[in-house]
Amino acid sequence: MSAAAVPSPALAVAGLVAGYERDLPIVKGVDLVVGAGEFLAILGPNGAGKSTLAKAIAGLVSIHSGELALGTRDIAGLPAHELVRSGLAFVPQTENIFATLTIQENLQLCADVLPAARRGERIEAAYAMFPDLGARRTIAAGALSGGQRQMLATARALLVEPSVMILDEPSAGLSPKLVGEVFETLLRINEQGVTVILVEQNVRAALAVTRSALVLCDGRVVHRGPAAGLADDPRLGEMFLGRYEGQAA
Ligand SMILES: Nc1ncnc2c1ncn2[C@@H]1O[C@H](COP(=O)(O)OP(=O)(O)OP(=O)(O)O)[C@@H](O)[C@H]1O
Repeated sequence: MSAAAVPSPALAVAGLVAGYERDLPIVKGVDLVVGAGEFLAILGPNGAGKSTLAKAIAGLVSIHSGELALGTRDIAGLPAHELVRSGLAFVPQTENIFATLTIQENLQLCADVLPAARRGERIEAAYAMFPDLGARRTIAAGALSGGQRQMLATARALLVEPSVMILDEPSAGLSPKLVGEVFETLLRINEQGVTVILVEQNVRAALAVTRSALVLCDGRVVHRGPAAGLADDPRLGEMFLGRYEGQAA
């Protein structure tokens, strides 16, 4: 990717080894530079370690070794809540909203990390971006459809005005129409200047909106390049099978 398209790194990962048990790394030495304003898809077969990589960056999985920087700040080892304050938002695949609380309460809980004077303004900004949520702010989040829940989870993450937003399979369980709506929303968020990293199983839909892609296989980066053309690239199948011997960054 050209320097013009990626002006400065929003996130830099070097030699990242991470996993749930010290002797069993799942992420096995990942190097990754994500430019400010980039919209990156992280793809790969089941069990490749995509979610684990995302969670390790977000401070939710132990880092065994390696370096992590958000902008110019070293973030390796920082707890997840501190990362949120630093501008890194993570939307998990599941349990990303409180079903028994109202939409408004879900947003208020996230807004608590902001200075009191800014909370109301940020919540109204979220409703402006997601009018369906604004119209239903007093209903329990558990009554929302799958797509609306994903929108609420996304709105919650946006409250802190992150520089980098990582989403773990936001399309899971959604109909193709809703997947399109969720991805279009992510595109809008990206166009507003947020660096978006999308972990996805839904390869074609993800590559239709993202600008760049990374393929992970067995905890290692096997491909990094533009999203355009990758969905129809015959080498993609080989990458998913771990048989691709081409460039690895
Ligand atoms: N909480 C956990 N504790 C222990 N091992 C885990 C945990 N979560 C995932 N793993 C293991 O880590 C490996 C990678 O899983 P991960 O969910 O990161 O892959 P993935 O590429 O996101 O897969 P998928 O697309 O199926 O979600 C798998 O072998 C999985 O069993």
